[in-house]
Parts: sequence; structure tokens; C-alpha cells
Amino acid sequence: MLKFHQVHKAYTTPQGPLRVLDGVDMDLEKGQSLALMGESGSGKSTLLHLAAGLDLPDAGKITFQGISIATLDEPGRARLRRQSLGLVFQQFHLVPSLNASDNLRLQARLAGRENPSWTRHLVERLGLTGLERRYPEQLSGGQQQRLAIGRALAPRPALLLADEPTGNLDETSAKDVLTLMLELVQESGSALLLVTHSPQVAAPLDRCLKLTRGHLAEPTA
Ligand SMILES: Nc1ncnc2c1ncn2[C@@H]1O[C@H](COP(=O)(O)OP(=O)(O)OP(=O)(O)O)[C@@H](O)[C@H]1O
Repeated sequence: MLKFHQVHKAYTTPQGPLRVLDGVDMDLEKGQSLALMGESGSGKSTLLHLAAGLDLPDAGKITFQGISIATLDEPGRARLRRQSLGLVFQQFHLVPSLNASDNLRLQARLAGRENPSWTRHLVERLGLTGLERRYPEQLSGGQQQRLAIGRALAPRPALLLADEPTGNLDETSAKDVLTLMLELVQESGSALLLVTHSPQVAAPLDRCLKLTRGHLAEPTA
């Protein structure tokens, strides 16, 4: 469903080009979950941004549901994100002027795929019942992240991309939120690409790959 073939990406820096991805191959099947690990600065977020079509590779090919992302213009890539991708970041990116209920429905509305019974199920499972009228600033960090996960999953996207989604939470909340996210991703039928530093976080996923010096491979230890 998501395929990287010999993907290269470098950034221009004052010291010259910084080669971050140097021939990355990756294949994520429908409904599968994949943890992406690697040292800080190894290029995990870069890879995730490319998968979301937020940036384009210098060379190589990325296809999503059989479509080469580079053949789409920016509005086309934005449409693809709206229709088929859910994004969760360490910063929650909730809309401060919308209450929890409207934040949760936003993505599904934009995708034209509102599903009231699935949304109700998400609210309940995410422990947000009774908090629907609160604004993001009136919620705890854990509640805000659960809301951000609910928003991303409300349209039942083909793929959820998550970049250190529990990085801002304490250890216990992080574990709870992650377990819940994995269960809901399965219920939603979405595939998952999860960036994490933590082997414990990666453990329950179907597969784990590590980025080292621009290459992606099975972790050795
Ligand atoms: N726009 C940019 N211009 C120049 N260099 C960049 C840019 N974005 C990222 N980099 C550099 O590219 C490398 C990879 O960055 P990236 O954010 O993808 O790593 P990461 O593995 O996600 O790191 P972390 O785990 O610390 O979040 C880093 O050395 C970073 O400094």
C-alpha cells in the first residue's frame, strides 16, 4: 500500500549537502503496523514527511495505493492526505477555537466521511465522554493527545502516520495512550507507520525497522 523504492533525500546546509536518506526501500501492506526506529537525527521525521507527501524525494519513488506521489501536484497531495491519511505528532495540533467534539469531527468532515456511530465509539474508547464541550486548553496533555488520535482516526484512514505520539506524556499515560491507539488502529482497519525511540513502544507492532546512516534495515539487537 505504501512503498518506498530507492528513496534519496538530502538537505542543503552551510556545510554542504546533508544526505539523510540514501536509498531507502520500504513496503507497508494494508492494515499492517510498522515501527520506525533510529537515533536522533537519523531521518525518521524526514521519512514520515515524505510518506505524507509533505515533501518530495530527490530521487527514487514513493507510491501510495499504487499512485506515485511525485506525479501529484500540491493540491493533489493535500487531497490524498485528507482522504487517506491520518497524522499524529508529538505536538497535538488541535484547533484551539474548536471544542473537543468539533476537533474530533474535523478530519472526517474534511474527508467527507462522517460516521456518527464510529465517532461515538471513539469518544467513548478514548475516555472523552463528558468532555466534548471543552476546548483543548481545558484538557490535560493525555486527553489532548487522545483527542488528536481520535481526530486522525475519525475518517478511518487507510494509513495513520504517527511521529513520537506519546513523547510529551509521562511513562504511564504514554503506555495507556499507545495501547489504546494500537487497538483503535486495528478496529479502524488502518495501517500504521509509527516513529519511536522506544523499543517497548515498537514491540507490539507487526514489524520494526531501524534507520542507520540513510539505510533502513531490521534492527540487529
Ligand atoms: N529542513 C532541513 N534543512 C536542513 N537540515 C535538516 C532539515 N530538516 C532536518 N534536517 C536534518 O536532517 C537530519 C534528519 O532529521 P530528522 O528530523 O528527519 O531526524 P529524526 O530521526 O526524526 O530526529 P529526532 O529523533 O531527533 O526527531 C538531522 O540531522 C536534521 O538536523
